[in-house]
Amino acid sequence: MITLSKIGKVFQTKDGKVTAVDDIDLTIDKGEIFGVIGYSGAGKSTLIRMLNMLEAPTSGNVEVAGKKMNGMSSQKLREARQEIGMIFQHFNLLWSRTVSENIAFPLEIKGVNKADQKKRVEELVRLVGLEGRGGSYPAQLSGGQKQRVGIARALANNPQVLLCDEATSALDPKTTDSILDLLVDINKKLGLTIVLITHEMHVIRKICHRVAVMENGKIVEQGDVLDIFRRPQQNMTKEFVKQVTEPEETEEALKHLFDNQDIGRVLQLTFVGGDAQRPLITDIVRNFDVNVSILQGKISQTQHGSYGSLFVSITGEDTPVNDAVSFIRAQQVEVEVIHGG
Ligand SMILES: Nc1ncnc2c1ncn2[C@@H]1O[C@H](COP(=O)(O)OP(=O)(O)OP(=O)(O)O)[C@@H](O)[C@H]1O
Repeated sequence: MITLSKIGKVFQTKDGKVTAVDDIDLTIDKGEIFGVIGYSGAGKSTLIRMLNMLEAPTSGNVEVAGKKMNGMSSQKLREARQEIGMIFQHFNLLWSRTVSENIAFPLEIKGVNKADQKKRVEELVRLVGLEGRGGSYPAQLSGGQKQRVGIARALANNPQVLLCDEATSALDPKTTDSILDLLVDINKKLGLTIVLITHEMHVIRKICHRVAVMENGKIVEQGDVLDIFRRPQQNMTKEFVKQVTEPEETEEALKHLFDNQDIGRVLQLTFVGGDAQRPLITDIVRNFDVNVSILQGKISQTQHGSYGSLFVSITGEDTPVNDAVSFIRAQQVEVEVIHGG
């Protein structure tokens, strides 16, 4: 659905050249929810804005829904953009227009007649869960409701692709989740391809099928979300994974425990999918002469199954402890010895 080939963007500034996006190749499939994560300045906004030519690339090609986007005439670009909706962190609504009038805006531009506009707006209001609010003005809505208007407006012309530029970054956690649920719902109902950029791994975990990690204008790692959680390769990716699997308190709490001489060996076990339901700890205690204490554990859901992280301490004689660790490794569970190894 989307192919980026050797795409690059260099900005000329008073202080010299800034390479925001550096020679990126990327393919995004039809119907998938693809996330790009990175810290501020990594080049995410520039990358996503090149998908609909809000930002023109300085090198490479962008193809969306079978059309080469760069080098198009402005007339052709206007048509091609009908296939690509976009939502923004600060919603970008027209404040003097009602909810319905905001949603109708792209239909007016396309020249859709009033009766069809009204029908389509009603459908969209229902789709995004804003029944009864069509006559309200943006200032009368909560942040989550404003983003729902943004989504409805972006979908007005039935696009094939929805671009989300930090769409939940201005929202509280509960509202973020309700907007993310809506995006999954739309993806499933309409088969829409969704590309989002974010600095929050929670967003990636909750709704994305695949993810790319960006640093200094480059994609440093990409893959299925569950695989990335299970085996992050780059340090940057590990940091992002930790955002959801290891709250800061865990690190603090574990550090305190390490001061205790009897803590034994502390392991972080990572389970994926069906593994998360297996009675691994029971098996260890039954088969080896060791004691196991569970220090902390968490199971999270991704679009492709569950993902769990468990911190345990194992105490006992060296040999049975070593055997127990080898046993865990043989069960396809990722094991990291974080203390006492
Ligand atoms: N219009 C511009 N002119 C000059 N430099 C720019 C411009 N837009 C972005 N940059 C630079 O390009 C780099 C990437 O910026 P970009 O906004 O794409 O990153 P980002 O990952 O989206 O970060 P943020 O979330 O903070 O926006 C930064 O160094 C930024 O300063």
